[in-house]
Amino acid sequence: TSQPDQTVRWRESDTAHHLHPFTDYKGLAEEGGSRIITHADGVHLTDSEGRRILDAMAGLWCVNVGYGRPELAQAAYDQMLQLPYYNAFFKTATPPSIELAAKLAELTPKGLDRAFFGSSGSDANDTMVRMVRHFWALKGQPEKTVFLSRVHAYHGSTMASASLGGQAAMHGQGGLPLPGFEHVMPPYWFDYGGELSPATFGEAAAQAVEDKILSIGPENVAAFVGEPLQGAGGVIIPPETYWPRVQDICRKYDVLLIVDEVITGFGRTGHWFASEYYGLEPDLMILAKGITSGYLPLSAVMVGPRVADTLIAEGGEFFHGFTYSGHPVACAVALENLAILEREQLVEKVRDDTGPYLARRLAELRDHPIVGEVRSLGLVGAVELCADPATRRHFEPLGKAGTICRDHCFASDVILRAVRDAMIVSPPLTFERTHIDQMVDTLRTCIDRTARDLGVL
Ligand SMILES: Cc1ncc(COP(=O)(O)O)c(CNc2cccc(C(=O)O)c2)c1O
Repeated sequence: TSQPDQTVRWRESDTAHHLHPFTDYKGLAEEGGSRIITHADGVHLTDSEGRRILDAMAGLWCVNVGYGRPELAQAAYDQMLQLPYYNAFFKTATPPSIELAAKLAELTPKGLDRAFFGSSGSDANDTMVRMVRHFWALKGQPEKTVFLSRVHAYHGSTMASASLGGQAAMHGQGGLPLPGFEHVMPPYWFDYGGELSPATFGEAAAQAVEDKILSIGPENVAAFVGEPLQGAGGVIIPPETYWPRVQDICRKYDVLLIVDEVITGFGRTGHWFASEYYGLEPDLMILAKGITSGYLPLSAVMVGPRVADTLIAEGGEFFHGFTYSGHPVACAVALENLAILEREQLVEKVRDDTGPYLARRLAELRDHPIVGEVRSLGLVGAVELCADPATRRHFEPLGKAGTICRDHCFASDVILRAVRDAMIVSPPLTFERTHIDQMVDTLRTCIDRTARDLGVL
């Protein structure tokens, strides 16, 4: 149902009153304002002009079970009528938060048996920072406060989570990173690997972690924080040699391992959690996005025994938490969301069917004159555009090709993401092979158009 007049009114009001996240406000106004998304169903969005768009990004990497799930709306409605809100401060609790904490303990890798709830991945990472520093102080090592993470990492937009992140553009605004947050080379072979094989580069990237710990001083390093694969950094999938070495290095220097599974959690990679695939045994795990498929804001910090037992036995009161920690409606929706993932065996579908199919379809793009590399794991993937695949030389300025290609895709009713010149896909886990075909075929056509726009073809 096209609403052209309403669209104009919404656009004017949006420009006048709404400060968007991660947006160049003048640029958006000059481009005529926002596209108004009004409806969604399954794997498709509908905008206020009636255009139907294939959502190859699952919103922001989060709508794992797809849109239009009445059972999630029903779970929210029922809980709202029964108990719309209460908190877990002052010795109270609500059934949905208790049941979700137990369910997450069951689903996450062994040992991660206790959940601290928040509303976003950012606040979950802030919770983790305070909990970890409190832990080391309790262990009599208060100087062990520094966090080590990677360049190109994305861990959120609060002061601490943006400091954990390795995004230079973010650090340029607001005096970031805060002291106590250090960064190391990412396991990003395409840009950092040079002449090394991926396997050899993975070892070098892990060695960079050890070198950084030694230069900071192991007695000062509280934790190493990483996404199993770096999502918003460009779907940087590490060589297989990387994580086993990093995990050993953390153990060697008694540095806690924190795995941020905000994107990779809840089936995205064909495993419930990517930690299973990479053989990681984190001390804490960060969860958000797919926990509710984005239907309501919710995050969780899963805490393993080393930190939990000390926090409980010796910590006294932990002076941290949020009004909405354990929000009963968000937790009720999360419980039903997890039930859908299990009932429809969506994780197995990604592992055994659509994940391998996506990898096969993306591999066909490898021979394109401006494709330097394709990467994927489960239903998250990247196609690196570059001027010379043989040398991996980028187009100038970096990011222009990605923006051109993303705009071509959008004009062809497929919404995906460009990070620098990598074309990113992260669709709902309900994506069928026909949707993968439409997504990859459209991407190939748009890469052709991009090559022509850049004078290559
Ligand atoms: C690994 C990771 N950790 C933490 C966060 C922060 O979560 P919140 O946004 O809920 O505070 C994220 C979020 N990732 C994220 C958020 C917004 C946009 C994009 C993008 O790729 O355009 C990615 C993330 O990807």
